[in-house]
Amino acid sequence: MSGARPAALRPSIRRFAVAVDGPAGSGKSSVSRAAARELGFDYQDTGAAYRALAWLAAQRGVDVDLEDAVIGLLDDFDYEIGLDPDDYFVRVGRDTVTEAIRDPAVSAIVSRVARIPRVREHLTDIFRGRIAQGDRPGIITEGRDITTIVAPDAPVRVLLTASEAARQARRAAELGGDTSGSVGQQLSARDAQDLRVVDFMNAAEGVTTLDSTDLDFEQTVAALVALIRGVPPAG
Ligand SMILES: Nc1ncnc2c1ncn2[C@@H]1O[C@H](COP(=O)(O)OP(=O)(O)O)[C@@H](O)[C@H]1O
Ligand SMILES: Nc1ccn([C@@H]2O[C@H](COP(=O)(O)OP(=O)(O)O)[C@@H](O)[C@H]2O)c(=O)n1
Repeated sequence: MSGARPAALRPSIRRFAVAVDGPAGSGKSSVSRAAARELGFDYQDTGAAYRALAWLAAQRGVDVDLEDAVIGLLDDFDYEIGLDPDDYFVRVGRDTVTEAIRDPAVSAIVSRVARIPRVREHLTDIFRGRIAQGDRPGIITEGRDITTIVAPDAPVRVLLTASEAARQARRAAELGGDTSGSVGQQLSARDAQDLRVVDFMNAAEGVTTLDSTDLDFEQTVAALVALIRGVPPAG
């Protein structure tokens, strides 16, 4: 017999998955996105989903400390994210919230949304779906629990770190050179809250630590790309 087999009978080919975790300001988003661009991979920002849900809670006037009320938002949480590293956007329903979810008001409440187990399960299912399906040969997914919970089987798992001083300085520069110290304080407070839920400061077994404290941006991207290229695709 010849000819292509129907899609349903074809063995599923799983694309190459890369998992990146780390604290706020370590460079997860920018470094993962640049590495994905270089490799022709998709790039998945998972923090955006937690931020988008926090944004929706604020929009609807939902108190994020009321777990059931936040869980109630999941039923019609129509979340969309661009995985193309050159076409990044975040949408909730008809609203494009790419910028709005970076607002300090969202950063201030996102950890309270992210600590709810049912929320984490729901979003984890979405993340896994995106990892499994797509036209590009691989996908880099970054967040806090990707190496441990979302994609513990990924062939490349990296913990991206940088000293607290370096992370605060980078984030402050990104936000227009704020030198008051408040950006740093907010970053540390959010990390402390997030660490109650998942450990992203210590590499789990089999996870490679990439410390970017003394590397510039290009060197960090090159180091991540080298780690990924060092592992041949399965099959
Ligand atoms: N190795 C590095 N050296 C210098 N600046 C960096 C480095 N990695 C990231 N940055 C910059 O630090 C800022 C914060 O990075 P970001 O990717 O938003 O971190 P995260 O996603 O971990 O919060 C960005 O402006 C980014 O360009
Ligand atoms: N995998 C993830 C990703 C983000 N988050 C939550 O989402 C928030 C925003 O994540 P982010 O990656 O956008 O934060 P930054 O490190 O970019 O500032 C974090 O502070 C966590 O509360 C999470 O709980 N698990």
